[in-house]
Amino acid sequence: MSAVIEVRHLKTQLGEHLIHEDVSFDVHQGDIMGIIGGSGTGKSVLLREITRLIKPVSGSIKIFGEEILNRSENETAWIRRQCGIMFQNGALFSALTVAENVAVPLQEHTQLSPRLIAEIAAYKIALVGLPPSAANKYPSQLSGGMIKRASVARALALDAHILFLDEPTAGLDPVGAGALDELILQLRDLLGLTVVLVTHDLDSLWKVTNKITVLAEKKVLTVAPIQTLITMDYPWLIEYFQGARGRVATQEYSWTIK
Ligand SMILES: Nc1ncnc2c1ncn2[C@@H]1O[C@H](COP(=O)(O)OP(=O)(O)OP(=O)(O)O)[C@@H](O)[C@H]1O
Repeated sequence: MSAVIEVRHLKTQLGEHLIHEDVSFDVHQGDIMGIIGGSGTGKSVLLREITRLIKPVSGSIKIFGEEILNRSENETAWIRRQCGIMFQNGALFSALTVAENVAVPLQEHTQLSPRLIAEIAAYKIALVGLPPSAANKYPSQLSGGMIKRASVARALALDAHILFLDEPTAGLDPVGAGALDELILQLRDLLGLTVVLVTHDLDSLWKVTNKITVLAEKKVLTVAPIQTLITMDYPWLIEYFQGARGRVATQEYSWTIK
């Protein structure tokens, strides 16, 4: 099966700082792939590279088999429309309502009439489980969980096939975080999405991911399901999964290991 995203030998330097020396991995159709690694290992930077917001020094990133590096904005416009991104903290425009936020990508990238754009925005808002009343609210009037859902609605405004999520459950209480995990699974199944997820949330890693890319020492340490990662003899992984918090999650979910 060909990969939806193929990253090869990515080298990233920002200023003086070498962030990735040689990063390679594949994401396949229907995957929900987690990216984990210590603080500063360049997880968010990696998402921004795949979505063309940051440029690596060298390497290759293919989306649906098409190289996206060293191509013009025009050449890759269709690929960027396939990619919905939810940034850390939602990053909604505070001066716009939820419906207006969701409409922004449609206004920027389509010639649709304002009426149709409003209808699509209302549909996307319903799709992420927000009530219709949320449409006319401003981000400051929403709970943390609603802000996350609104930003997922905006990320999906253009019928993306790949959804990138940067710390989607950060700042949510356990109930809100669990509900967002459910939403990710539902959207994957309903829309046939492929999802790439940067998270520190062990519950999310257990519940939603089918494989995880581990960044360490400026490279990919491994790509494996969580059930494999918890058995690996690598100091950072042992600390991550067998430290106090990791142990609780491992005990809670490891009965699911077949
Ligand atoms: N635009 C930028 N310009 C220069 N340096 C950057 C830029 N963005 C990120 N960095 C640096 O790159 C490194 C990796 O940042 P990144 O946010 O990807 O880390 P992370 O793995 O997501 O960390 P955390 O888990 O703490 O969020 C950090 O040292 C950061 O300061």
